[in-house]
This record gives sequence, structure tokens and C-alpha cells, in this order.
Amino acid sequence: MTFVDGPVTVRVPATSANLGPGFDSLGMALTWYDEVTAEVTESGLTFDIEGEGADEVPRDETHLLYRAMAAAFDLLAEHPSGLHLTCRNTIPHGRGLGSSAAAIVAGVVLARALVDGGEDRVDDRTLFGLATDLEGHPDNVAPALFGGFTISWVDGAAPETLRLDVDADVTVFVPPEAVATSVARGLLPAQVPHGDASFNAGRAALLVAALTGAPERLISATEDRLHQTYRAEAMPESYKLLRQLRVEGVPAVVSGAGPTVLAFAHGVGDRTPDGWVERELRVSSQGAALVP
Ligand SMILES: Nc1ncnc2c1ncn2[C@@H]1O[C@H](COP(=O)(O)OP(=O)(O)O)[C@@H](O)[C@H]1O
Ligand SMILES: N[C@@H](CCOP(=O)(O)O)C(=O)O
Repeated sequence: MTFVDGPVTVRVPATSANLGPGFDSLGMALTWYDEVTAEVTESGLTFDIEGEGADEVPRDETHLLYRAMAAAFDLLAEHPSGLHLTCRNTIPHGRGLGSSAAAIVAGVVLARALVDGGEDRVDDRTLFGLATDLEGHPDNVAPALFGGFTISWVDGAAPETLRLDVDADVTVFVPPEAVATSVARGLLPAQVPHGDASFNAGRAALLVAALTGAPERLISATEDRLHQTYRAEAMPESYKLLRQLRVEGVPAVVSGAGPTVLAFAHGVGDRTPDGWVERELRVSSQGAALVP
């Protein structure tokens, strides 16, 4: 028998990438989770999907979770006769809270857990590389897999990450309409002024210090010149809320590629625009974890 008996369940956190100046590098796991169960069956591919995206995502081999599982099974050189996948989705899609990274990380972790002795054959670093290839950038994948606050970079072809434990109060303001990450990436220029690159390098370094012991620096440390303004046209309400919070002295950023706005504070929910949803969260020290 190549596969374990019975179902395997994984819980994966939402993530916020960039955090202002750390484009495609910084990210953090949040206390907001999707849960997915996978079981090997005799044949076919079947789904039970509830919650976010249940009416939109496909129920076939093109489902993102399945595509990630298939890539991991290829790596393990094991292929199940069939699969049943149960998805309990709570992370909203296309809002800048890492739903695609959560699905990909859930898929690669589940595939490894379903194979007998999978953990001895594929280590976490390899899973991180595979998941990053599928997502296209490491900044959501790293905290989704490892939890906490992560600084990620790409060394040659291989992504690397450094994980730090941080504790922070976070409020996310989630608008009703999605903006696909691919669309938001398409708004970025191919080149940026040297002064803006230098500005962000200083702020990103300061943000690491601010999150690990100098919270009074968060307002300066969350400034950005590399992505947020370029994307404002696709999310004008988010940009307006971002400016309003920052003028009031609340350290706020666009979460990931947007349109969610993230503030490093609790007790700011009275700024929530009509029709939006706000949630007070913390940093999740735990990344993807199998549920016993
Ligand atoms: N749990 C999921 N199951 C299936 N597909 C998903 C899931 N989560 C995300 N996706 C796919 O990823 C898309 C959203 O990814 P993206 O635009 O990167 O936004 P974000 O990752 O910020 O939520 C969805 O429209 C859907 O196609
Ligand atoms: N660095 C990426 C982050 C995308 O995060 P998501 O949660 O919006 O998928 C970018 O800014 O494009």
C-alpha cells in the first residue's frame, strides 16, 4: 500500500504579503484559516466545497488545490487511483489575503501526507520550492507553510525564507469586490526610479526592526513607493481608506496585491466603509498543520 488509510486534513492560514515596502518578499500568517480534507478513493475526482468561492471554483482537474496535489504527486512519483476533496473555505478569494497560496500549500502538504513515508521523501524546503513555482512568488507561500513573519528571497532559481516570530494586532478591511492578483501585477511598471528602490529598501529594513521590537516606527516602516500607488486605479476605495488611516497615524498598507487594507492596530473598525467587512486578527505563529 503506497497511500495511508483514511482521510487527511490540513488547516492553512490566510496571509498578507508585501506589508507595504516588502514587495514579493515580506509576508505574515494571519489567524484566519481554510481547512481541507483529502482521501484516496478507487477512482475519479470528487469535491465537497463550502464557503468562499464555492459557486465559482471548478470541480475538476483544473481546481487549484488539485493542480498543486498533482504536482506534488509527480514529485513523489506516486499517483492515487482517485481522490475525494472536502474544502471548507473561509479566506475570501481575490482580496489580497493569500487564498491562492493557501490552496496551493494545502495541496502540496496533503499530497505528501497521503503518501506513506512522504515526509521522509520530500522535506519542507522542497515543498516550499514547489509551492512557490506554482504561485509565482514566495511571499504568501512562506508564511502559509511556516507561519509567523517571513522574509523571502530567490537565490538563483530556488526560493529561500527566514521565519521570525512576531506578535502584532492586525485589522483587515475587506471590500466586497475582488481584484485578481494577475490584474494588479499587470499595473506595475517594468522599471522604477532608483530613488524609489532606495526608499523601499530602507523602509523594508526598518519594518523588520519595527515588527520585532520597535512598534513606534511602524508608521514610517510601512511606507511604499513600489506598488501601492501604481495599483490605486484598480482599487480607488482601498487607496482612499489607506490614506485616511495613515493621515490619522494608523500604520496601514494594502494587503498583498489588494484590495484589502491591513492596519497594524485593533479598535479601528469604525473606519470600515459601507459594504466592507472588517476583522480583528493576530499573527498566526502556526503555518499549514495537519489536523489530528
Ligand atoms: N480554496 C480555493 N480553491 C480553489 N481555487 C482557489 C482557492 N483559493 C483561491 N483559488 C483561485 O485563486 C484565485 C484567487 O487568487 P488571487 O487572484 O491570487 O487572489 P488571492 O490569492 O489574493 O486571494 C481564485 O479566483 C481562484 O481561482
Ligand atoms: N507580492 C504579491 C503578493 C500577492 O498577494 P495576494 O494575496 O494578493 O495574492 C503582489 O503584490 O503581487
